[in-house]
Amino acid sequence: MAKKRQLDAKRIVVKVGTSTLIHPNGKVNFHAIDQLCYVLTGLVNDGKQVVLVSSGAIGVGMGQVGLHERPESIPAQQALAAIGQSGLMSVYQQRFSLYGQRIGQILLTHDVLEYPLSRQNALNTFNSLLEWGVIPIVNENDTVAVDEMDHHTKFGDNDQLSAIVSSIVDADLLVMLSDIDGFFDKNPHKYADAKLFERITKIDETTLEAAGGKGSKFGTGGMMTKLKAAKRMLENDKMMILANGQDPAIIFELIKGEPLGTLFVKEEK
Ligand SMILES: Nc1ncnc2c1ncn2[C@@H]1O[C@H](COP(=O)(O)OP(=O)(O)O)[C@@H](O)[C@H]1O
Ligand SMILES: N[C@@H](CCC(=O)OP(=O)(O)O)C(=O)O
Repeated sequence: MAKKRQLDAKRIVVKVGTSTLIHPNGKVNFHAIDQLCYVLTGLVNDGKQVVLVSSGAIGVGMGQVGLHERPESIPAQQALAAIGQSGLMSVYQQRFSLYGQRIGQILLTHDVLEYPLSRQNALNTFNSLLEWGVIPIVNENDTVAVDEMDHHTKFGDNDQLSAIVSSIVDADLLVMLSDIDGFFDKNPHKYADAKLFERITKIDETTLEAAGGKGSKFGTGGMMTKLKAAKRMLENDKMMILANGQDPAIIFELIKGEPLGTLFVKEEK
Protein backbone atom coordinates (compact mmCIF):
# COMPACT_ATOMS: atom_id res chain seq x y z
CA MET A 1 0.00 0.00 0.00
CA ALA A 2 1.41 3.40 -0.98
CA LYS A 3 2.15 5.83 1.86
CA LYS A 4 0.01 8.85 2.69
CA ARG A 5 0.76 12.04 0.77
CA GLN A 6 1.71 15.36 2.39
CA LEU A 7 -0.26 17.87 0.35
CA ASP A 8 -0.87 20.93 2.59
CA ALA A 9 -3.06 22.58 -0.04
CA LYS A 10 -4.93 25.76 0.88
CA ARG A 11 -6.08 27.00 -2.54
CA ILE A 12 -7.57 24.17 -4.58
CA VAL A 13 -8.99 24.01 -8.10
CA VAL A 14 -11.36 21.11 -8.79
CA LYS A 15 -12.16 20.20 -12.41
CA VAL A 16 -15.13 18.00 -13.26
CA GLY A 17 -15.58 16.56 -16.72
CA THR A 18 -18.84 16.00 -18.54
CA SER A 19 -18.61 12.26 -17.91
CA THR A 20 -18.88 12.92 -14.15
CA LEU A 21 -21.88 15.24 -14.48
CA ILE A 22 -23.95 13.52 -17.16
CA HIS A 23 -25.08 9.88 -17.28
CA PRO A 24 -24.25 7.93 -20.46
CA ASN A 25 -27.96 8.21 -21.40
CA GLY A 26 -27.64 12.01 -21.46
CA LYS A 27 -29.49 12.73 -18.20
CA VAL A 28 -27.99 14.97 -15.52
CA ASN A 29 -26.26 12.98 -12.76
CA PHE A 30 -27.87 14.70 -9.78
CA HIS A 31 -26.24 12.32 -7.31
CA ALA A 32 -22.74 13.30 -8.48
CA ILE A 33 -23.62 17.01 -8.47
CA ASP A 34 -25.18 16.77 -4.99
CA GLN A 35 -22.09 15.04 -3.66
CA LEU A 36 -19.79 17.52 -5.33
CA CYS A 37 -21.63 20.50 -3.80
CA TYR A 38 -21.59 18.84 -0.37
CA VAL A 39 -17.87 18.08 -0.53
CA LEU A 40 -16.76 21.45 -1.89
CA THR A 41 -18.82 23.25 0.76
CA GLY A 42 -17.15 21.01 3.35
CA LEU A 43 -13.74 22.13 2.12
CA VAL A 44 -14.68 25.82 2.27
CA ASN A 45 -16.08 25.34 5.79
CA ASP A 46 -12.74 23.76 6.67
CA GLY A 47 -10.93 26.96 5.63
CA LYS A 48 -9.88 25.99 2.09
CA GLN A 49 -10.31 28.27 -0.91
CA VAL A 50 -11.99 26.36 -3.72
CA VAL A 51 -12.47 27.06 -7.43
CA LEU A 52 -14.66 24.69 -9.47
CA VAL A 53 -13.96 24.33 -13.19
CA SER A 54 -17.03 22.61 -14.55
CA SER A 55 -17.66 21.23 -18.01
CA GLY A 56 -21.12 20.04 -18.92
CA ALA A 57 -22.73 22.99 -20.71
CA ILE A 58 -22.94 21.22 -24.05
CA GLY A 59 -23.89 17.90 -22.40
CA VAL A 60 -26.72 19.50 -20.38
CA GLY A 61 -27.83 21.43 -23.50
CA MET A 62 -27.96 18.18 -25.51
CA GLY A 63 -30.13 16.61 -22.82
CA GLN A 64 -32.46 19.61 -22.74
CA VAL A 65 -32.87 19.64 -26.52
CA GLY A 66 -33.13 15.84 -26.69
CA LEU A 67 -30.00 15.19 -28.80
CA HIS A 68 -28.14 11.91 -28.35
CA GLU A 69 -25.07 12.76 -30.45
CA ARG A 70 -22.94 15.91 -30.22
CA PRO A 71 -23.57 17.90 -33.44
CA GLU A 72 -20.57 18.59 -35.70
CA SER A 73 -21.57 22.18 -36.41
CA ILE A 74 -19.86 24.78 -34.20
CA PRO A 75 -22.88 27.17 -34.11
CA ALA A 76 -25.04 24.24 -32.97
CA GLN A 77 -22.53 23.36 -30.21
CA GLN A 78 -22.39 27.01 -29.18
CA ALA A 79 -26.19 27.21 -29.06
CA LEU A 80 -26.29 24.04 -26.95
CA ALA A 81 -23.69 25.53 -24.61
CA ALA A 82 -25.88 28.66 -24.25
CA ILE A 83 -28.84 26.49 -23.28
CA GLY A 84 -26.87 24.10 -21.10
CA GLN A 85 -24.69 26.61 -19.22
CA SER A 86 -27.68 28.31 -17.62
CA GLY A 87 -29.27 24.91 -16.89
CA LEU A 88 -26.04 23.72 -15.28
CA MET A 89 -25.67 26.85 -13.17
CA SER A 90 -29.24 26.62 -11.94
CA VAL A 91 -28.60 23.04 -10.76
CA TYR A 92 -25.41 24.19 -8.98
CA GLN A 93 -27.21 27.20 -7.49
CA GLN A 94 -29.98 25.02 -6.14
CA ARG A 95 -27.71 22.28 -4.77
CA PHE A 96 -25.07 24.57 -3.24
CA SER A 97 -27.77 26.66 -1.56
CA LEU A 98 -28.87 23.51 0.33
CA TYR A 99 -25.57 23.80 2.21
CA GLY A 100 -25.65 27.61 2.45
CA GLN A 101 -22.73 27.91 0.01
CA ARG A 102 -22.57 30.92 -2.31
CA ILE A 103 -21.26 30.60 -5.86
CA GLY A 104 -20.29 32.92 -8.72
CA GLN A 105 -20.02 32.21 -12.44
CA ILE A 106 -16.85 33.04 -14.40
CA LEU A 107 -16.85 32.40 -18.15
CA LEU A 108 -13.45 32.84 -19.78
CA THR A 109 -11.88 32.97 -23.20
CA HIS A 110 -8.18 32.53 -23.86
CA ASP A 111 -7.62 36.07 -25.17
CA VAL A 112 -8.89 37.54 -21.88
CA LEU A 113 -5.97 35.92 -20.13
CA GLU A 114 -3.43 37.02 -22.73
CA TYR A 115 -4.04 40.72 -22.09
CA PRO A 116 -2.35 41.69 -18.81
CA LEU A 117 -5.10 44.14 -17.85
CA SER A 118 -8.00 41.76 -18.41
CA ARG A 119 -6.02 38.91 -16.81
CA GLN A 120 -5.52 41.12 -13.74
CA ASN A 121 -9.25 41.89 -13.67
CA ALA A 122 -10.06 38.19 -13.80
CA LEU A 123 -7.61 37.57 -10.94
CA ASN A 124 -9.12 40.41 -8.90
CA THR A 125 -12.55 38.81 -9.27
CA PHE A 126 -11.22 35.38 -8.26
CA ASN A 127 -9.46 36.84 -5.24
CA SER A 128 -12.51 38.76 -4.03
CA LEU A 129 -14.75 35.71 -4.40
CA LEU A 130 -12.27 33.44 -2.63
CA GLU A 131 -11.72 35.92 0.21
CA TRP A 132 -15.52 36.08 0.68
CA GLY A 133 -15.73 32.28 0.86
CA VAL A 134 -17.59 32.09 -2.46
CA ILE A 135 -16.87 29.23 -4.89
CA PRO A 136 -16.19 30.57 -8.41
CA ILE A 137 -17.59 28.16 -11.01
CA VAL A 138 -15.59 28.49 -14.21
CA ASN A 139 -16.24 27.32 -17.75
CA GLU A 140 -15.04 28.37 -21.15
CA ASN A 141 -17.32 31.00 -22.69
CA ASP A 142 -18.27 28.52 -25.41
CA THR A 143 -20.75 30.78 -27.17
CA VAL A 144 -18.04 33.24 -28.23
CA ALA A 145 -14.84 31.17 -28.17
CA VAL A 146 -13.54 30.43 -31.66
CA ASP A 147 -10.34 29.00 -33.04
CA GLU A 148 -9.54 30.63 -36.35
CA MET A 149 -6.27 31.46 -38.05
CA ASP A 150 -6.11 35.05 -36.86
CA HIS A 151 -8.33 34.80 -33.85
CA HIS A 152 -7.60 32.23 -31.17
CA THR A 153 -9.90 32.58 -28.20
CA LYS A 154 -10.40 28.91 -27.32
CA PHE A 155 -8.59 27.09 -24.53
CA GLY A 156 -9.13 23.89 -26.45
CA ASP A 157 -10.65 21.99 -23.57
CA ASN A 158 -11.44 22.36 -19.91
CA ASP A 159 -8.44 20.30 -18.81
CA GLN A 160 -6.18 23.08 -20.16
CA LEU A 161 -8.56 25.70 -18.79
CA SER A 162 -8.33 24.21 -15.29
CA ALA A 163 -4.51 24.23 -15.38
CA ILE A 164 -4.49 27.83 -16.64
CA VAL A 165 -6.97 28.89 -13.95
CA SER A 166 -4.78 27.11 -11.38
CA SER A 167 -1.80 29.15 -12.52
CA ILE A 168 -3.75 32.46 -12.51
CA VAL A 169 -5.01 31.99 -8.97
CA ASP A 170 -1.73 30.35 -7.90
CA ALA A 171 -3.51 27.23 -6.63
CA ASP A 172 -1.49 24.66 -4.71
CA LEU A 173 -3.40 21.71 -6.10
CA LEU A 174 -5.56 20.84 -9.09
CA VAL A 175 -7.93 17.93 -8.49
CA MET A 176 -9.14 16.60 -11.82
CA LEU A 177 -12.14 14.30 -11.64
CA SER A 178 -12.87 12.03 -14.58
CA ASP A 179 -14.61 8.74 -15.32
CA ILE A 180 -11.45 6.74 -14.68
CA ASP A 181 -9.43 5.88 -11.52
CA GLY A 182 -6.35 7.79 -12.69
CA PHE A 183 -3.61 7.56 -15.29
CA PHE A 184 -2.77 4.02 -16.43
CA ASP A 185 0.07 2.66 -18.56
CA LYS A 186 -2.56 2.11 -21.30
CA ASN A 187 -6.27 2.80 -21.76
CA PRO A 188 -8.04 0.53 -19.22
CA HIS A 189 -11.24 0.69 -21.24
CA LYS A 190 -9.39 -1.21 -23.95
CA TYR A 191 -6.83 -3.27 -21.99
CA ALA A 192 -7.90 -5.26 -18.94
CA ASP A 193 -4.28 -5.57 -17.70
CA ALA A 194 -3.66 -1.77 -17.62
CA LYS A 195 -1.80 -0.65 -14.49
CA LEU A 196 -2.56 2.50 -12.51
CA PHE A 197 0.31 4.93 -11.79
CA GLU A 198 0.11 6.12 -8.18
CA ARG A 199 2.58 8.93 -8.86
CA ILE A 200 4.12 10.64 -11.88
CA THR A 201 7.04 13.02 -11.41
CA LYS A 202 7.74 14.01 -15.02
CA ILE A 203 5.88 13.95 -18.29
CA ASP A 204 7.93 12.99 -21.32
CA GLU A 205 7.32 11.32 -24.68
CA THR A 206 6.94 7.86 -23.10
CA THR A 207 4.31 9.17 -20.69
CA LEU A 208 2.37 10.80 -23.51
CA GLU A 209 2.45 7.60 -25.56
CA ALA A 210 0.30 5.87 -22.89
CA ALA A 211 -2.53 8.36 -23.42
CA GLY A 212 -5.39 7.28 -25.63
CA GLY A 213 -8.49 9.10 -26.84
CA LYS A 214 -11.61 10.17 -25.03
CA GLY A 215 -13.74 7.63 -23.19
CA SER A 216 -17.29 8.93 -23.43
CA LYS A 217 -19.34 10.48 -26.21
CA PHE A 218 -19.62 13.68 -24.18
CA GLY A 219 -15.97 14.08 -23.14
CA THR A 220 -13.66 16.02 -25.43
CA GLY A 221 -10.06 15.55 -24.49
CA GLY A 222 -9.26 12.01 -23.41
CA MET A 223 -6.10 11.38 -21.41
CA MET A 224 -3.79 13.48 -23.59
CA THR A 225 -5.33 16.80 -22.53
CA LYS A 226 -5.18 15.72 -18.87
CA LEU A 227 -1.46 14.97 -19.22
CA LYS A 228 -0.89 18.35 -20.89
CA ALA A 229 -2.65 19.99 -17.94
CA ALA A 230 -0.49 17.98 -15.52
CA LYS A 231 2.65 19.06 -17.43
CA ARG A 232 1.61 22.69 -17.01
CA MET A 233 1.12 22.16 -13.26
CA LEU A 234 4.53 20.49 -12.87
CA GLU A 235 6.20 23.31 -14.82
CA ASN A 236 4.76 25.74 -12.24
CA ASP A 237 5.94 23.43 -9.45
CA LYS A 238 2.34 22.67 -8.43
CA MET A 239 0.51 19.40 -7.93
CA MET A 240 -2.34 17.69 -9.76
CA ILE A 241 -4.34 14.61 -8.79
CA LEU A 242 -6.36 12.73 -11.39
CA ALA A 243 -9.07 10.61 -9.77
CA ASN A 244 -12.44 9.02 -10.38
CA GLY A 245 -15.32 11.45 -9.90
CA GLN A 246 -18.02 8.78 -9.77
CA ASP A 247 -18.23 9.53 -6.04
CA PRO A 248 -16.95 13.10 -5.52
CA ALA A 249 -16.59 12.38 -1.78
CA ILE A 250 -13.22 10.98 -2.88
CA ILE A 251 -12.01 14.61 -2.72
CA PHE A 252 -12.12 14.47 1.12
CA GLU A 253 -9.83 11.41 1.04
CA LEU A 254 -7.51 13.00 -1.53
CA ILE A 255 -7.11 16.19 0.49
CA LYS A 256 -6.30 14.09 3.59
CA GLY A 257 -3.45 12.57 1.57
CA GLU A 258 -4.91 9.13 0.88
CA PRO A 259 -2.94 7.60 -2.02
CA LEU A 260 -5.88 7.37 -4.45
CA GLY A 261 -5.84 8.24 -8.15
CA THR A 262 -2.60 9.49 -9.72
CA LEU A 263 -0.59 12.27 -8.10
CA PHE A 264 1.48 14.40 -10.49
CA VAL A 265 4.18 16.10 -8.48
CA LYS A 266 7.78 17.18 -9.06
CA GLU A 267 9.33 15.73 -5.95
CA GLU A 268 8.48 13.24 -3.19
CA LYS A 269 5.35 14.32 -1.19
N1 LIG B 1 -3.61 5.76 -20.29
C1 LIG B 1 -4.88 6.03 -19.97
N2 LIG B 1 -5.25 6.02 -18.64
C2 LIG B 1 -6.54 6.30 -18.29
N3 LIG B 1 -7.53 6.63 -19.19
C3 LIG B 1 -7.22 6.69 -20.50
C4 LIG B 1 -5.88 6.39 -20.94
N4 LIG B 1 -5.86 6.54 -22.29
C5 LIG B 1 -7.10 6.91 -22.67
N5 LIG B 1 -7.94 7.00 -21.62
C6 LIG B 1 -9.36 7.39 -21.71
O1 LIG B 1 -9.54 8.73 -21.23
C7 LIG B 1 -10.88 8.81 -20.70
C8 LIG B 1 -11.05 10.09 -19.86
O2 LIG B 1 -11.11 11.24 -20.72
P1 LIG B 1 -12.51 11.95 -21.16
O3 LIG B 1 -13.41 10.94 -21.80
O4 LIG B 1 -12.14 13.16 -21.97
O5 LIG B 1 -13.14 12.33 -19.74
P2 LIG B 1 -13.73 13.66 -19.09
O6 LIG B 1 -15.11 13.86 -19.63
O7 LIG B 1 -13.71 13.33 -17.62
O8 LIG B 1 -12.80 14.83 -19.41
C9 LIG B 1 -11.00 7.49 -19.95
O9 LIG B 1 -12.33 7.12 -19.71
C10 LIG B 1 -10.28 6.50 -20.88
O10 LIG B 1 -11.17 5.87 -21.76
N1 LIG C 1 -16.92 23.94 -22.25
C1 LIG C 1 -17.45 22.62 -22.63
C2 LIG C 1 -16.55 21.53 -22.06
C3 LIG C 1 -15.43 21.11 -22.92
C4 LIG C 1 -14.62 19.99 -22.25
O1 LIG C 1 -13.40 20.07 -22.14
O2 LIG C 1 -15.35 18.91 -21.75
P1 LIG C 1 -14.74 17.70 -20.84
O3 LIG C 1 -13.78 16.89 -21.69
O4 LIG C 1 -15.94 16.91 -20.43
O5 LIG C 1 -14.06 18.33 -19.67
C5 LIG C 1 -18.82 22.40 -21.95
O6 LIG C 1 -19.07 22.96 -20.88
O7 LIG C 1 -19.57 21.59 -22.50
